[in-house]
Amino acid sequence: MQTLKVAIAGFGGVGRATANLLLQRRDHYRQVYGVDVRLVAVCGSRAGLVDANGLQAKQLDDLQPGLSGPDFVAASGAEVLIEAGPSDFRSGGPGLDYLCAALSAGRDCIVISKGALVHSGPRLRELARASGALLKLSGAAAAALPTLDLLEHSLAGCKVLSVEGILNATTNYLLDAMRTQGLGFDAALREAQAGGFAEADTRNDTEGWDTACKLLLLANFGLGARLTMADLEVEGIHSVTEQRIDAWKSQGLVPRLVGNLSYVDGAIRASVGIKTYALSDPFALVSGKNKAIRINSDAMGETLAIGGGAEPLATAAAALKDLEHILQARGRSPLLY
Ligand SMILES: NC(=O)c1ccc[n+]([C@@H]2O[C@H](COP(=O)([O-])OP(=O)(O)OC[C@H]3O[C@@H](n4cnc5c(N)ncnc54)[C@H](O)[C@@H]3O)[C@@H](O)[C@H]2O)c1
Ligand SMILES: N[C@@H](CCO)C(=O)O
Repeated sequence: MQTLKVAIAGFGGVGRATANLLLQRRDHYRQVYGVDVRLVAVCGSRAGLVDANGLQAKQLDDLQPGLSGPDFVAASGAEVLIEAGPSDFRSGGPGLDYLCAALSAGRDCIVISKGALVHSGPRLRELARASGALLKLSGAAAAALPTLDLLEHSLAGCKVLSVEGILNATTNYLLDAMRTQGLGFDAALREAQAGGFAEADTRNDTEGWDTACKLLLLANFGLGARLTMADLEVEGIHSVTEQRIDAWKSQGLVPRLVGNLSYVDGAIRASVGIKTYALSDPFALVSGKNKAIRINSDAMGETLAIGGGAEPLATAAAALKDLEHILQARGRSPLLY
């Protein structure tokens, strides 16, 4: 049976969930694709594990010091890298070095962190094009909510006219908890942290940066734009007080933090800000940590998706959806269907 060797760099909540889900799905990959998918390496910032025959779940709690970094991944022989380190869009984060090394060497990459993609997207795309590697980023582009898949596959051939998205679980959770449970901002934020979906630096959520990063990825990777973060107008949710929530409630309005893409004179404009919706609007129904996207296109009209799942499993599943798309793009058609 053909083998496919996978490495995971970044071994926090999402990296571990992805490793465990991949190991649970090994029989599925064998039966559906006829491929023995092996997890051959994992690493955090200073420690890791490697085994060319495939790591087992019980080994994953015992990382060994020193086994980390892009060279470690290369030495493991992995053909696919899953990158799940911290997101830092200002510097590209540690993911940038891992991705540059892997893509230059022709390794297919599944990216879950947003930093490197936002900071150096065109460079990473060029490295992938030059080496023939595939670059997939569902986990970075709102994860359990399908976004790029809709643009790339479901709406292929249509001209997208606008995109509107609730793309950040944490801010949606906060606004919803403040409105429906009367919870204070800080208490709701603590719940989002406990749920494992808030960023390590929660200002990236509450100031709108995480929404902005995802919006930029949709524009650049889904619609062929070349935006940088400086092109986006970004507003967070710190200005939302109990009084504003009450005023909106009395008017039958529901606040959401929303990213918007539209075309002005043929150029894409992107912004992030608070919008209010009438109770009858589907965006008003996107509760808790759920997310949503509404795409308006010339030929298919309005397309709407709403979703989310328990984290970090849902993000792990989005990354492994990319893995199946890589298997298919590499000629492994599903055997069962
Ligand atoms: N948690 C979610 O719901 C969610 C959803 C979608 C995307 N993401 C993204 O996934 C990524 C991981 O999220 P998380 O919740 O697991 O965060 P986390 O902080 O738990 O994990 C990040 C891990 O990366 C490791 N790391 C730091 N520097 C490294 C280096 N140089 N080499 C290898 N590893 C390094 C850290 O030690 C840490 O264990 C983030 O970029 C986040 O934005 C998270
Ligand atoms: N912190 C993000 C998860 C990572 O994208 C969110 O709340 O949606």
